[in-house]
Amino acid sequence: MTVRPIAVIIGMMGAGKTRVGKEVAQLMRAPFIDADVEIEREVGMRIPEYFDRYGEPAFRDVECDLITRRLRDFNGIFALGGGAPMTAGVQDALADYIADGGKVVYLMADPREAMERAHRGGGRPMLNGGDANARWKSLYTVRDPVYRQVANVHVPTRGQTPLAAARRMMDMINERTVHVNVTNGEDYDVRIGEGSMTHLAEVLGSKPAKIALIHTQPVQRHSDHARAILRQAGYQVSDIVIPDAESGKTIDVANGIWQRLGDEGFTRSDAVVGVGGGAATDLAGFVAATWMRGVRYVNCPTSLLAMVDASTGGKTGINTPQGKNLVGSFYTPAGVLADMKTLASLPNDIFIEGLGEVAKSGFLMDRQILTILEEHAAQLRAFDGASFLGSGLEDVVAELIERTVRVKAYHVSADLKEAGLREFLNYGHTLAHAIEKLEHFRWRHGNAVAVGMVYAAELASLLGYIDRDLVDYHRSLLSSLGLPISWNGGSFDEVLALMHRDKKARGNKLRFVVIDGEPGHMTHLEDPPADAVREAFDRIRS
Ligand SMILES: NC(=O)c1ccc[n+]([C@@H]2O[C@H](COP(=O)([O-])OP(=O)(O)OC[C@H]3O[C@@H](n4cnc5c(N)ncnc54)[C@H](O)[C@@H]3O)[C@@H](O)[C@H]2O)c1
Ligand SMILES: Nc1ncnc2c1ncn2[C@@H]1O[C@H](COP(=O)(O)OP(=O)(O)O)[C@@H](O)[C@H]1O
Ligand SMILES: O=C(O)C1=C[C@@H](OP(=O)(O)O)[C@@H](O)[C@H](O)C1
Repeated sequence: MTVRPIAVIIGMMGAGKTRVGKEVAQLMRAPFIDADVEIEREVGMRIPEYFDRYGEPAFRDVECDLITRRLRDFNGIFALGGGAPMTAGVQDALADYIADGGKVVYLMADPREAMERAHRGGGRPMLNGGDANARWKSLYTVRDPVYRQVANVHVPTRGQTPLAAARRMMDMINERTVHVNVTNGEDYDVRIGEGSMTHLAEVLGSKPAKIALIHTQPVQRHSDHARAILRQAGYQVSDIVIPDAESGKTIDVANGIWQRLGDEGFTRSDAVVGVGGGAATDLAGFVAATWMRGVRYVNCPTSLLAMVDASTGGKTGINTPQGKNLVGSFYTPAGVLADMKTLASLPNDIFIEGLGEVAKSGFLMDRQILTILEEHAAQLRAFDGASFLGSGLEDVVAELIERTVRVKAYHVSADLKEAGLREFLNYGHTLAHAIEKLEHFRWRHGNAVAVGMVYAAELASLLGYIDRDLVDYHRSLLSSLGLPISWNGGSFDEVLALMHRDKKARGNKLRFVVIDGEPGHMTHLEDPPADAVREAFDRIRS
């Protein structure tokens, strides 16, 4: 079995590859090796002596051979010498490592800081001869672009202590990324981890001068962090607070923002950043989709449901008096930054409703999600933001988020505008939307979806698609997570009328998404018998 390093560190002399690398290794309880030290051990002499005896080309061959071997037999933190990534063979080996899921970290030290440090301890033949700083700078000019190209993780360390830089690097090493393909559009990444919000400038790029930062009051601490990151990167930030939750998804709110963007001279090269739950990211996406017929936007979801569902897939929209999400646009973001630190302030009930969409994705496609939910149900149900970060639950939740986003990414990449496959993401939603409407949106979306999934399972069972055990499993799993599995509001006639207005309905025929046999095998159920539709409804009443 091939062993792979946790991470490989590259960067200029004095960047801190060895010092910070050892700190990261300690934080992650992993071994650390330095390529230069390994080479000296193998060749039996100091590197400057090897340079003098055999020259740089011979050294680079030895270096490439060792690095290639260590990339396949070492499982810790691996720091390379500054010149290593300039060798084609090393570049190929690192590309292969990245393709295998590896993290090549470019430690981006401030040149002034790195130069000062590079002179400590000597032993750097590449700095010999003449003005060492001038030499360093000339190497930096050539190497920086190559480092940026070779690395898939960039960690700026200006002004940071070794420990602070190490903590930042560890967050970036642990970060999870889901790539979303967009047919006829710009692909984007969903970044999931502590501190993911720091990718804002990297995702937005240098074109925008102005950023409309749209957020709600309950996430002020997180939007403050986003604003600081944006301003530090040099953007002009317009801070736009919108009403919380569903009351922010209205045409009046959008109109107020359009007026402000006009007054402040936002052009087509400027951008929008949405910070908050799904309602906020829906509204922010709608504003981005409509301002000048479309400007770039980045979602920074702060609720579990927004992280796993609402922020990805390009459905933007607002509510109208006639119903929810009836006005909007399919308009994909430039990126999604799901910063786990924001979950520290998420209320327990809002976390639990997000589990409804997580469980849905397990039934839809990824049965490992169901297994993880089962194994950690009690911990998940007892979620407490105040003690979440750094707890054992954090890795469990990160895994669930990544897996759920992958399920969504699979469907939206194949069918962005919901012509067919993407409808499977609507499992449990036909009844859920009726419940939300009849409850005047007092019921949380994820909770309604949980009841909706039990209903869909009962309907599938009545028509022979699944057995009773699976229906019972829906109830046991969802209730173990603290999700509702029954609903007593509204009448069947009211519900039936609303289900006929669901967007999946065609003409006067109801359409549902149901499991066909086992979880992971979904099918459309067209125009089911009226008695089954009614009986299934009676079965979700308590
Ligand atoms: N576009 C899509 O594909 C899609 C998919 C699913 C849901 N949605 C939409 O998303 C919305 C539901 O999203 P939601 O469940 O996040 O609801 P929400 O946006 O209403 O947020 C729920 C509550 O939690 C608060 N909150 C969010 N993050 C917080 C944090 N980190 N700390 C403290 N408070 C926080 C919010 O301020 C709000 O009060 C609905 O409008 C739904 O239509 C959209
Ligand atoms: N973030 C930092 N803050 C302060 N000193 C640092 C930092 N990173 C590295 N150093 C110090 O700078 C010198 C060079 O660091 P080192 O890790 O050897 O650089 P590299 O391996 O990238 O050439 C060492 O003395 C190290 O202790
Ligand atoms: O991205 C999508 O297709 C989804 C959009 C939402 O449903 P609606 O479009 O019915 O609001 C969401 O609740 C569902 O989980 C998946």
